[in-house]
Amino acid sequence: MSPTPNVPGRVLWLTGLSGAGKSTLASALYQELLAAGVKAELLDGDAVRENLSKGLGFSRADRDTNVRRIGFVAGLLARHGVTVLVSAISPYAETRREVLSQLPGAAEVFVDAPLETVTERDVKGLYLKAIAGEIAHFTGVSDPYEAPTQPALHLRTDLLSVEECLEQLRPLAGLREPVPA
Ligand SMILES: Nc1ncnc2c1ncn2[C@@H]1O[C@H](COP(=O)(O)OS(=O)(=O)O)[C@@H](OP(=O)(O)O)[C@H]1O
Ligand SMILES: Nc1ncnc2c1ncn2[C@@H]1O[C@H](COP(=O)(O)OP(=O)(O)O)[C@@H](O)[C@H]1O
Repeated sequence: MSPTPNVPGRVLWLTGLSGAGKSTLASALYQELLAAGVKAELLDGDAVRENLSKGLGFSRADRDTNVRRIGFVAGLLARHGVTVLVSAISPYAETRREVLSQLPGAAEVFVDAPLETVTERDVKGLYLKAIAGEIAHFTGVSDPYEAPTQPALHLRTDLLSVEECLEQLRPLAGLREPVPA
């Protein structure tokens, strides 16, 4: 059995509204980490909800359960030296604080774009439906999003390009420069 490495992996926890850019940035960074030969994993909200959190809804209790599950898995991976990228709305400040406090050295990244921007992007067509009242408890429209007050990184994705955001994310993930995929 191989021993647990002394150095735990980094955890970057990307939080923000749907459509803010969490998945875009996390998956680009993930590809760079893999190309650089870094052991990395991506825990993306959508994929987690299809598997680990299948059946959970969007009540506060279910979102908190989802976020705690992601935190638990992130902790297991990080303990074994894996760099973990989390991409989940994770809307409640207190729950993020609780989960991140159990992940040594985890960095909270606020992926931020105003509601007008994410509504315009409407990547999945969900804002239109939420505004029309067809989806209840939709974050930012009919459900709360509690923005981080002291994130390790605050990225305004309506003002910065994907590459500009990646420039700021790389050092947090332990990368010094862009890595061609
Ligand atoms: N009611 C409601 N509110 C917010 N989001 C909704 C909702 N219903 C479905 N979706 C879709 O689910 C994705 C969010 O899942 P998460 O696991 O990241 O959410 S949470 O952290 O548990 O709050 C989110 O994905 P992203 O767009 O990638 O953020 C949405 O596509
Ligand atoms: N600086 C940026 N960072 C991330 N995404 C951006 C940025 N600028 C524009 N976008 C676009 O915004 C959308 C974000 O969608 P997505 O990554 O699925 O958001 P989320 O995972 O937060 O729901 C994508 O279409 C992406 O191309």
